[in-house]
Amino acid sequence: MAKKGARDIALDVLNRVEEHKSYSNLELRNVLDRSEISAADAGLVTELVYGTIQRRLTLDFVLSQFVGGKKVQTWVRNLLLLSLYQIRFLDRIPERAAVHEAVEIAKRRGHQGIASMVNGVLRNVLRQPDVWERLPKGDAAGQIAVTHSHPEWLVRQWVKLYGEDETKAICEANNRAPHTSIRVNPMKITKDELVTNLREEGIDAQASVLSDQGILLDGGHAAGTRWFKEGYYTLQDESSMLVASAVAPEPGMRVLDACAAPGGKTTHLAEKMDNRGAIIANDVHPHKRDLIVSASKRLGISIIEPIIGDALDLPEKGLGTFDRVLLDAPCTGFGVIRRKPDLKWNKTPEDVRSIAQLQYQLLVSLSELVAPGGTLVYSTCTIEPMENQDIVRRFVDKHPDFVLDATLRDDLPEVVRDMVDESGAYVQILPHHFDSDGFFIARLRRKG
Ligand SMILES: C[S@@+](CC[C@H](N)C(=O)[O-])C[C@H]1O[C@@H](n2cnc3c(N)ncnc32)[C@H](O)[C@@H]1O
Repeated sequence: MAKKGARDIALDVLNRVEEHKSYSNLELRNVLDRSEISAADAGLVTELVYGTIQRRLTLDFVLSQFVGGKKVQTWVRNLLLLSLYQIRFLDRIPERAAVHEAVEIAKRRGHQGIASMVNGVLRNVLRQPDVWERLPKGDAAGQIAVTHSHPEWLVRQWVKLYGEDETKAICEANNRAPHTSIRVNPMKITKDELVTNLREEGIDAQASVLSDQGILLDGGHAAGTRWFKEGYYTLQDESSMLVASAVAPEPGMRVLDACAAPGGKTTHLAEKMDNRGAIIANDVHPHKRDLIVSASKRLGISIIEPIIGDALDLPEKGLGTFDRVLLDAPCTGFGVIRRKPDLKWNKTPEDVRSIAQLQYQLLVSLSELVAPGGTLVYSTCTIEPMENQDIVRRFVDKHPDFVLDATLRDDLPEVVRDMVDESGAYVQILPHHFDSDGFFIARLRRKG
């Protein structure tokens, strides 16, 4: 049998995601591991799968104008969406090539009748380029949802919270490819030295404005360099680097990172502590422990002790109290949609409510472990107030021994300070602010 091409493989992945209701990154990994394709083709498969999922609502809206109410088999529909994605969003693929490939796949997987239908629909779309500018009937929220391909319930919620313009900006940022950013390990090298070294190897590297340890890379396989392997840096989003700045640990302190895996922030805390003191890194999933261990080893960190457990039960484990407690909570992840486009389609309003309950319970439990005068940092990679500001306000209202720490501002970089709310204690970064992940960070202090 002839080897499958990139579009065929991408179609397999899209079909499996739909049939198994699974995540595309897992299906992609499964399929790519088993196929013998070049790195360039693997890149194209990934782009086709993520792109088609990312733009699904826009593509569906256009397709519906050509197939109307006709019943179309799942694989044929996915083939049409995949081809429309190439026609509209991939400049480097000629439109004729996208149509030709789709027709060949339809012949191989189905029969001549399906191939003719696919050919007819795609050629009709090509004849009417204005179809991409058409808007659905209805209000602005419904139109933003279709134009920028986000679920309508989410867009409605954002329009209420952030207004139409900001919602559009959020959706546009979610549809842009993320930068690659890395965090220098100051225990091994300075940021300037690392930038110079990377440039000498032909990798374009620029200092981040969001973090004093952050560097933005353009191109290059960041996890493949010898600098990475030897522990000179960690791959991490720039917004996520702000969390360790908010925790502001000092060498010699006792720190608890309650939801720590894979250890991106734990290792950052250890670097800030110059590998002096003690960090307990807890996570509920045993299989993730190794990720923390191997990251620590690679970076030359020895003060992290990984433990496994439900963070809700940590107060009963006799761990004592901590100068700093970080709850980087499980969340809906709506700040990282550009990295995980499936998220926006899979999560429901009910998910937001139930995760918010867990987040509040986690915060209450962990607060018991904060030493008098110590700080408790709560962070998420979502932009839902129900998971963010509401949790923190409710907690402070019911726990008079904790106050919002108005000095958070001072520990954040200049460019973020104006974005801290009037209490001075929390900040919501939206994805379009810096083209980085959407993050929420709050700092609370236990009265001394
Ligand atoms: C946002 S991720 C943490 C990312 C991590 N802090 C980092 O920077 O690499 C949330 C983590 O919480 C863990 N988790 C979820 N529920 C938990 C619970 N009840 N107790 C402890 N960990 C939990 C998940 O396994 C996941 O690794």
